Amino acid sequence: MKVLITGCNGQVGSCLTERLIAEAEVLALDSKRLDITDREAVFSIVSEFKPNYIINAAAYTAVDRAEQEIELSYAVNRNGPLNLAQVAKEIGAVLLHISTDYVFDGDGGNPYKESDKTGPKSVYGQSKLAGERAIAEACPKYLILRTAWVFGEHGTNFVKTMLRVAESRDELSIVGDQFGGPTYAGDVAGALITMIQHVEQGKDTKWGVYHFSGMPYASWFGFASAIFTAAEQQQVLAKIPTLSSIPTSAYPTPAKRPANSRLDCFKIEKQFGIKPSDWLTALNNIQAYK
Ligand SMILES: NC(=O)C1=CN([C@@H]2O[C@H](COP(=O)(O)OP(=O)(O)OC[C@H]3O[C@@H](n4cnc5c(N)ncnc54)[C@H](OP(=O)(O)O)[C@@H]3O)[C@@H](O)[C@H]2O)C=CC1
Ligand SMILES: Cc1cn([C@H]2C[C@H](O)[C@@H](COP(=O)(O)OP(=O)(O)O[C@H]3O[C@@H](C)C(=O)[C@@H](O)[C@H]3O)O2)c(=O)[nH]c1=O
Repeated sequence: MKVLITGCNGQVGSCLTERLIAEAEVLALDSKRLDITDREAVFSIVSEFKPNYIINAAAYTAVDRAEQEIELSYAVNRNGPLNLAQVAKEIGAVLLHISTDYVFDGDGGNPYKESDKTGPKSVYGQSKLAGERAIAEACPKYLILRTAWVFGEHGTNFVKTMLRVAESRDELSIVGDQFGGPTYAGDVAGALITMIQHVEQGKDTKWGVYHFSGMPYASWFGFASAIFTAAEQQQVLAKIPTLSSIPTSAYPTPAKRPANSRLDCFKIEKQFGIKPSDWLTALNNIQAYK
């Protein structure tokens, strides 16, 4: 089995590469070795390696900066996936792609199902949705994993930000009215690998979009509280800051974020037996995210 991974130095890309190397012939490419917006390079490298699976872990993920860098955001999050989808179709490969909870407006009261109406409020979310649509139109064999609030050992994320700012601040104000499912990057990699194994074993696979995130749901304030509880128990910080829960209106940001980011993860469990990410357990090793 041959697997090509793009964006191999990102949070998810790093975990994927570490885990897949033991069980497949892996070509893991960072942005320097393969810029997914470069159509010619994509076709040349992919056609030469001829993977059975392409996993696109590359993306433009700077949510606030995307409001300014609209063109770049669409180039990476729509045109890049389109290139990969077209080459996947040409060589008969399966394309696995990662998308986001930010494709929803977050105004609904329930966890979002795959069939629910999208309505991204940010350029990042809009460009990711455009990427999903480009894939669905261009490639018959695709699996899109929508996930949320990812944290892990590699790259930048909310856990690392909290641990960093705690070193210089005694008090932190954290938004308490946006809710989602924090998700461990290693579990996102695990979910994608389980999906590949399912296809590899010849089991019936319904191509399309799947939701995968962590349980229990939390607000960013709740997530931060859990991070500092873990940090205190594991003695990784010299001092623990005092936290206060604030409304979104008290923390203005360039990009609008959904108030309800909760993903309903029933479909992926039913089809692939994949259970939600146990993010609280992943915080048991909080030193790893410093
Ligand atoms: N982080 C999160 O909370 C969430 C992420 N997701 C999605 O999960 C996926 C993985 O996210 P995550 O691992 O956190 O992202 P990261 O930002 O950690 O990693 C993304 C990687 O993509 C690379 N990249 C950027 N532009 C290009 C390009 N043009 N060609 C090739 N590679 C490029 C980056 O490389 P370089 O640094 O060299 O630019 C980086 O290594 C993305 O699709 C993201 O949208 C979904 C929900 C939540
Ligand atoms: C640092 C900080 C953030 N916040 C708020 C701002 C925001 O509403 C929320 C999270 O902020 P961040 O900018 O860290 O996270 P953000 O970049 O919005 O994270 C998103 O990234 C993309 C890639 C995704 O796909 C999403 O699923 C999601 O994980 O926390 C505070 O309230 N206080 C703080 O001190």
